[in-house]
Amino acid sequence: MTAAATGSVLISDVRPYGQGDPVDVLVVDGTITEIGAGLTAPDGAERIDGKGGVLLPGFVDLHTHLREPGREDTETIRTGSEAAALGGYTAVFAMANTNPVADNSTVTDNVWRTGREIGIVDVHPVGAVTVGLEGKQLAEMGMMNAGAAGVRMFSDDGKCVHDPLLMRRALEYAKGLGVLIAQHAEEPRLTVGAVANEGPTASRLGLPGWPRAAEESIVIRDALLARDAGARVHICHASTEGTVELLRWAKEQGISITAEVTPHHLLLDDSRLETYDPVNKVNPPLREVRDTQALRRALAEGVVDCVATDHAPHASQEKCCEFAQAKPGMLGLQTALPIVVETLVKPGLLDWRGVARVMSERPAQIVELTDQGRPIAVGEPGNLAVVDPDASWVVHGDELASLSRNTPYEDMTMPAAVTATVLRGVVTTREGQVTR
Ligand SMILES: NC(=O)N[C@@H](CC(=O)O)C(=O)O
Ligand SMILES: [Zn+2]
Repeated sequence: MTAAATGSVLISDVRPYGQGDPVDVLVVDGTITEIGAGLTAPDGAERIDGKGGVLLPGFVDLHTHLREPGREDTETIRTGSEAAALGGYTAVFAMANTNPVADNSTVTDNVWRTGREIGIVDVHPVGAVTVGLEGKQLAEMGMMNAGAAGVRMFSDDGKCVHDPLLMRRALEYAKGLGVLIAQHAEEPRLTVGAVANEGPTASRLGLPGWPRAAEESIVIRDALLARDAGARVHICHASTEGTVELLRWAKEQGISITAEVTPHHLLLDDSRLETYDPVNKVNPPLREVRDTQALRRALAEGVVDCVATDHAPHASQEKCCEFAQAKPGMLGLQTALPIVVETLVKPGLLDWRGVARVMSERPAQIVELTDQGRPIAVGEPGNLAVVDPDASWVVHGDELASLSRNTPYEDMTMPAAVTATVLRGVVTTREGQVTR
């Protein structure tokens, strides 16, 4: 097991959570040791000039696809880590739909070790719930949890755990282990051939529709299964207004259910499909304006807990064919914070404390990480992101760190930029460049 690197850094002229007068924050050997005005850096410490920007806890992404092992032409643990760090992330959860599938501790421990050696973001492998993501037989969750990676989240994401009895068993098993099951909520018998939100846009464009009920029927089923098992369940990429209402109901009942929303489901709607550009194809599909609005409000209220990117790199040849044939998924790590600013901070739905909550604190709590998503305070780990709230920049896929180019935000102007990221006191990015 490689030990996690720590470092020392003086971050000057920053406003924690965007509040109060600018201060300096000193991190020594990975831990915040001082916060105040006019601090001096010890010998050998790195320095970051925050230029009056906002200081936030490093972000935690519960839903990243890194494509290693198996599709290293589209993303590797290294390039995905770089994209994450540039986006302000200090921890990511790498989904299990790799090749081979991360359904055993050999794969999950390898992902974890590789991430650790690269050392610019904590890469936590997500284990598969079922062997080969086939939905037939439970994977060895206990072995993956007991391995070096200490896998704490399990998901067949990309596919739904469809069999209700198997899902029930998975929740019971997970409860015993103290780990989390994250569900890609999609009733597959309702989405055969589906590529776009079922609604007026899909009808007009002649695209087969993906009904809301495909998501919502699994959300309510799994809420009830979690209730009966006394287990926790997490809903991946919530995308509909109805899902929000079901989550609200389930939480009111005291059911241990949490949910994430992606930046693209906060910002984009199915009017983007008019061009038939497959870059806009994603699972679940882009919905309608009423859904984006409901999801924004739900995130602000805490009914939806957190933002997760569902960063899903794909090769250009898999994204340039006909809409129906293209692979679903889009890049997300480097554009997440600006989209949260655009959809929630600018309209006044969230302040910077709220951003820290949905990007860092809640996701860390959901997976019970004790070293991430912590307050910016003396004695806490130095996992931090510095944000220039007034920056504006234009997205160009070929300038992103990802090996793939499938960003739906090409040529879009983004508000706010991550200007530096710090992992345990080690500066991992500054001014848009990876420093390690
Ligand atoms: N979201 C997507 O459209 N695609 C994801 C799988 C997933 O998150 O469901 C992928 O792995 O490409
Ligand atoms: Zn999914």
